[in-house]
Amino acid sequence: MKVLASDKLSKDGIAVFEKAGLQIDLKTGLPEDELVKIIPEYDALIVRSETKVTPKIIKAGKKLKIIGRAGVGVDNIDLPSATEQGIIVVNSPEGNTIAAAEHTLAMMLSMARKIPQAYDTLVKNHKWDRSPFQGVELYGKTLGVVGLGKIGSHVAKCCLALGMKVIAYDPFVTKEYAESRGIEIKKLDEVLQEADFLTLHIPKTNETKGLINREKFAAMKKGVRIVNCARGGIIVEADLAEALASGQVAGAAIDVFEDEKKAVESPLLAQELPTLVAVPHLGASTAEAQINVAVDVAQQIVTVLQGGSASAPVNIPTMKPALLEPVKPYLNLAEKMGRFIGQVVKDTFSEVEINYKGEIAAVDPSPLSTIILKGILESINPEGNVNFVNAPLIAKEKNITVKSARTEKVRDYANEIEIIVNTKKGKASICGSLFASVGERIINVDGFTLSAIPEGILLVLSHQDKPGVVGQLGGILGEAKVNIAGLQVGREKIGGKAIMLINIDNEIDTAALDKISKIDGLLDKARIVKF
Ligand SMILES: NC(=O)C1=CN([C@@H]2O[C@H](COP(=O)(O)OP(=O)(O)OC[C@H]3O[C@@H](n4cnc5c(N)ncnc54)[C@H](O)[C@@H]3O)[C@@H](O)[C@H]2O)C=CC1
Ligand SMILES: O=C(O)CCC(=O)C(=O)O
Repeated sequence: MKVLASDKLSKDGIAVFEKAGLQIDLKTGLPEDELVKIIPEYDALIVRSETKVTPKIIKAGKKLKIIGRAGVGVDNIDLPSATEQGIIVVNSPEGNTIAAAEHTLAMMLSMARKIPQAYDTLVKNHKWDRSPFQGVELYGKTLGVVGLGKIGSHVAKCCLALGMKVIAYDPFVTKEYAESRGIEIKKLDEVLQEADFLTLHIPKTNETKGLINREKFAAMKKGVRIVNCARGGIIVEADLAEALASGQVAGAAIDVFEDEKKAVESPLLAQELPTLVAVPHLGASTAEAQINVAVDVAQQIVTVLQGGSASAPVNIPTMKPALLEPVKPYLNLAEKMGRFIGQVVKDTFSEVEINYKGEIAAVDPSPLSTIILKGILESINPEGNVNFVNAPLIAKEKNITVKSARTEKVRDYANEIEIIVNTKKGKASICGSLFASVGERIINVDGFTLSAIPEGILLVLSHQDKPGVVGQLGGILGEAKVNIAGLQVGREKIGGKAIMLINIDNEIDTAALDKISKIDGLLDKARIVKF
């Protein structure tokens, strides 16, 4: 297995790969075309914020299984392309929280006290001049925080300690969470109007791109000071330059730019703006944070490449470890049942109904639904490279919806997973259960009760319950040198319709399968399920 680090990575992160016996190549600063050329040989890619992981790079990554972002923001990774290709994207949600929050404070204080400007005058220009550098205090001022997540909350805590009043806008945070931390939740307009200092800690998304623009600056208090240590492009740079030039905004402390490769061409740097403090995206640049994020993401990559699950997946929310843990015992059963349906039902269907019964109903079964879907889809299209990441997307593309229901009521078993699909020919269903003593069992197929082991190769026959069917079947299998490992029959009544599940030890050829389909009493073609 080979891992490519296309941005600078701490040596502690590199050591994690080496310890796991994975080859790690450090090749930084490569343009897109070069990355496209070399990515096909890699199983994993690890980046910081410099590499733009474009659809072209992802598409070329034929062996790629995981992309790790040694940091928080994943806006430099094309998530839809990764998801479509079944590539898991992970990040380090907490590794640089403190670094980014402390950097925000450093930027805020530098801006308030004009430290960079005074430094330039004295150290660079050798001028002793104090008068242009009178600043303002933070004490007693109102701080508006947009985005009260991990970084925003830590900044708020520190600013409260500095004697500021803190108000915040975050539609996903409860009033109780904020109030318990001494922060008042307000509407965005109110925060913008009331803040003396405004700090942004939101991700860059389609919704937040250009959020702070000319119209918003006009609505702010005259003389407001703004910090952006979140993402470039959340503030419209030309509009901020204009607001700084006019004095509507008295100061801006900017860590991040819309196009960081061309930051010097930004309207903010293209003109003299004495109230601007700017640095080249240093929020996470501390020794501690770089070790944290690199080790965190490297460990996740190693775990995933070794078949485990990531602790911070970004593009597969239903596979979060906390959700996965309670349903772990049922994962195999669920996947096998999906495979059964995918191979047995030959007609098209547009809805999969899943019923979770008994003790499984007590936990969130959503990861099981994804695994069932994966089992179904990979059976329908074995060449389709279906995995946990892209299964929901492929289902959506195929117009297959998944409906699930939970009931703690059960009749005979402690737990049951039932899958039902409706096709033009009628309803097909399977029900499975996990037994503490004997393990996984198929307990019902199309309404017929039985107890079959979902393992190896299963021959599925729909037939009339009458003498001779099993005898003829035994003859054909014997002739084809196929050994029977187990046989289960479920029937509605004596002489009625029945279903037979036969575990066989070796592959059966098409000629033998055709003969079986012609057995007197068979109601449908013989079908094979491979688990
Ligand atoms: N400058 C730097 O070096 C660094 C920058 N960052 C940036 O900071 C951002 C925040 O990081 P964390 O606090 O760790 O993330 P987080 O996920 O803990 O917090 C983000 C918060 O923003 C809120 N939010 C989302 N959309 C919003 C909207 N439209 N309006 C208001 N609030 C909204 C969320 O509810 C959440 O509470 C990251 O997305 C990343 O872009 C993160 C680390 C370092
Ligand atoms: O990798 C870096 O230095 C930038 C960190 C960052 O912006 C993030 O974690 O979102």
